Amino acid sequence: MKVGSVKEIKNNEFRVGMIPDNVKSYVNAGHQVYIEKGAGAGSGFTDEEYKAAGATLLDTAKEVWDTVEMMIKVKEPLPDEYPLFHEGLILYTYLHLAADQPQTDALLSSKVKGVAYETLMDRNGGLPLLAPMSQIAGRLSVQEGAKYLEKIYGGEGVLLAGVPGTPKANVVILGGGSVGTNACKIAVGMGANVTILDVNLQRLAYLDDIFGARIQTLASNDANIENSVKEADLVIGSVLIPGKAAPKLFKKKYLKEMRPGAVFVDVAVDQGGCGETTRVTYHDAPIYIVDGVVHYCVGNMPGAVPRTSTIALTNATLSYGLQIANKGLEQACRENETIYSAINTYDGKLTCKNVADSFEGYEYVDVKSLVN
Ligand SMILES: NC(=O)C1=CN([C@@H]2O[C@H](COP(=O)(O)OP(=O)(O)OC[C@H]3O[C@@H](n4cnc5c(N)ncnc54)[C@H](O)[C@@H]3O)[C@@H](O)[C@H]2O)C=CC1
Ligand SMILES: CC(=O)C(=O)O
Repeated sequence: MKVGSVKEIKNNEFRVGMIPDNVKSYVNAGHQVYIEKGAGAGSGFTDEEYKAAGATLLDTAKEVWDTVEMMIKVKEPLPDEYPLFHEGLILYTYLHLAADQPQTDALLSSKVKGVAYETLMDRNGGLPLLAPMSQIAGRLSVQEGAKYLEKIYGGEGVLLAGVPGTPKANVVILGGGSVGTNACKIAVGMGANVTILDVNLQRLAYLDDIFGARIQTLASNDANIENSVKEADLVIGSVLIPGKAAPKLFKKKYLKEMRPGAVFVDVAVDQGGCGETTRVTYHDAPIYIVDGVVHYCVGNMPGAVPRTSTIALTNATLSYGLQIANKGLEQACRENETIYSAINTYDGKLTCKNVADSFEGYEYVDVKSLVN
């Protein structure tokens, strides 16, 4: 199969879909690999390394899009990329369609096979292609939160750990999955008081087992969320219902009850955000303030540490990518049924139920009825 990667065009996005070692794996399996010149530079991978691994370097993204049967990306395509779609193309990347109706329409009308990293669910209910970026974003969320608590950024001027004789900061984490657990690890490590809320009580029991008395776990409901965020210095939004738009748990009315200069980091912004006052921001202007509360809502947080992120992402995506390239998408699904869960669009049909439920008037079609 002809596979390839292009330079990401999202604001300050420096990750890349394939590293030179991945190219070797695809070439050894008999595939042809096409890479846009300079695609890996932001993550520290040179054109010479891609060439030495067996890739053909092309001058423009358009040449790569036009050549390949499977495009291996990182971020969802942006409007400038929609005209480059072609029928039957396998697009293997993050899509986050529930937050992006125009992209959904473009994938459907051009009959692209949209294989979304974030909805691929393994047999244990895990999200193996989302988890590595969630680990990174979770860890970064506390780092960024700590920074924006500084006075010069509009923050309340609080140090997470405090010092002897002063209160520690209160960190409240909404959602205790991969992002939440990694945020918790860093916040506990930095000496903050941490409260973590989830609807999944088994998950809370697991978190209680690992962190013990160093954290407070609470069932996620309106009363517990409101009481916790009122006392919070830093709130981290990290809930997910795979494929669906995020529930708006962090309400506008809470902002006035919080301390001026408290910070809200909404990691779930890529699924539309879990705050009523969330709007997408970018690395070059990551914050805005509503009712005194600093909001950080960057949808590609791991792009800030692209070397680590690219290696972590491609560690996870390579094996599924090879299965798809080696067997074709349809046969790969038949032999490994977990891959069905990643297919969000197929032959002009919307094949992820949670995405279809997020929009008015879109019909869901079971992908198995199309593939088998
Ligand atoms: N902004 C960025 O750069 C990045 C964003 N993300 C996003 O972060 C979000 C979280 O991802 P993961 O932690 O990997 O998901 P996950 O599935 O591991 O965890 C989500 C957790 O939310 C919980 N949850 C669901 N509804 C809830 C509710 N009403 N109240 C409290 N908890 C609730 C679930 O039980 C689960 O434990 C996703 O939207 C993901 O796409 C991930 C990586 C980077
Ligand atoms: C998960 C995601 O969208 C990201 O890492 O940018």
